[in-house]
Amino acid sequence: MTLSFEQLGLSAQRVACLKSLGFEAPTPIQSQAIPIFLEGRDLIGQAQTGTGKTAAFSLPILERVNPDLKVVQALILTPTRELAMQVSQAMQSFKADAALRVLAVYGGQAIDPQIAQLKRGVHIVVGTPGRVLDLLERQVLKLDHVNCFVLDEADEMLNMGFIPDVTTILNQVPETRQAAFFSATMSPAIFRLAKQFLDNPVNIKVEMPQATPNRIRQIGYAVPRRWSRPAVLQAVLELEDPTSAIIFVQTRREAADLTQRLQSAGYSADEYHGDLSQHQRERLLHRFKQGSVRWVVATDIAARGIHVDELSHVINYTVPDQHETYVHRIGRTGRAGSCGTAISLVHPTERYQLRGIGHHVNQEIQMLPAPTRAQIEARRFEHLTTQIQDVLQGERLASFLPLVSELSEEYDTRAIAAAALQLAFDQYPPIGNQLDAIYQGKSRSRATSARSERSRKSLSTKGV
Ligand SMILES: Nc1ncnc2c1ncn2[C@@H]1O[C@H](COP(=O)(O)OP(=O)(O)OP(=O)(O)O)[C@@H](O)[C@H]1O
Ligand SMILES: [Mg+2]
Repeated sequence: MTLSFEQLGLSAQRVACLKSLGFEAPTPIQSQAIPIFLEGRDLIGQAQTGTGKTAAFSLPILERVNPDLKVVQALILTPTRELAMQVSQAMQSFKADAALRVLAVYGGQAIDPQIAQLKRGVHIVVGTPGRVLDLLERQVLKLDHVNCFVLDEADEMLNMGFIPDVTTILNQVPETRQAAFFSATMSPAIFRLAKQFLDNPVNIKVEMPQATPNRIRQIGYAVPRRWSRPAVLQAVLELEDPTSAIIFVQTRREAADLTQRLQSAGYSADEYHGDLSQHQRERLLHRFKQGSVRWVVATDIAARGIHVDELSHVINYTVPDQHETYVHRIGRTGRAGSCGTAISLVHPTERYQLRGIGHHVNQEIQMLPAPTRAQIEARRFEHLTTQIQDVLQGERLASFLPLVSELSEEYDTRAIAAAALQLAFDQYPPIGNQLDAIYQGKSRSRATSARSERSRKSLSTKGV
């Protein structure tokens, strides 16, 4: 039997607030972590992507904070700015008390307003380590009343080299604090770190956390030797026709180049990576969430924690080197009980790596051949047929009937309809060029192809 939010020890006010957000019952990580957190114990919380870890730590923190004390009582650290923002927004939505102040602090944004807010009194701070340290050095952020501390995406904090910063920050938090680590993936190094930072933690692990949710359909499309990867991507996008997608690439440069290519082919796509200003990043994320941009080409700064409602597809432009990266990237889809598709483009040299990932996530990743021209054409015809059916139901159709009558004096009506369809069909991005690019790629020499594959690999060591 699953317990209700009330039974987990949350206040009636909070439960009502959760109901209004559509949270009827706790997810497994919430059922297990909330009571332990409320007891004041340290914990390590591990559960699959998109299963509600944010609320698992946010709800008990909100219960434990005293709004009458105008001091920072809880600190949550996240590896990226957007995640700090998202976690603080989630907390705002759960807080059910206007007097309670939650503040997100992160770089790339003016520090003065953050300082002003801290001076006015904040109860909970969510931030990235860099900005938190900066505010500590300026002595505007004080942590001597913090009794709850959370590292979200704890393993990524370690991967990104944030641990010295985290140590410095924790040295300013009272020893008696409660602390917790959360992530879908945990490395052995994290458990070593837990020994240093956590006091006899309860280890909560639900639903095979390393595995990927089985609501995600996972497939690979072959990129044949000497074929051009961008052209195969375009063909896959045509065939799959994702309503919304994040296309993960290795470098900022790759993100910019690919975006340009997709935009010039007429697709609704934009880039998202660390070279953009914070304002640009936030604006794009907003447009993407609104649905005014369909596809985002991103580096791994978008791989962790970021939640976009109903994201239909995640695409790995190349197979990621780390299993964890794969798990977090594809976990941007199939969240909160919904379904999704994860696609990887797989060059023969990456087959082995993908098999290893399949083994790790305990799911077979079905391999499909690169889409053919015939498949893409068939898809377009299908698309066109649906559009025609919609138009046939509409009102505007009548205004074109006189034109049909006029033309039918000279031509057969079926021929007129076919001509109109041809015109509509030609509005699609040029399929010929796309596939020609693939076949051109095919005729390139083996040496050129090997060289470009190598230069791609060497690029992959650069920043995101
Ligand atoms: N009990 C619940 N009922 C309904 N929806 C929920 C519940 N808990 C969380 N959600 C929703 O599920 C979505 C995913 O939650 P969240 O971002 O916390 O996942 P996560 O486990 O932190 O994933 P990741 O590992 O990617 O960070 C959010 O939109 C959140 O609002
Ligand atoms: Mg999360």
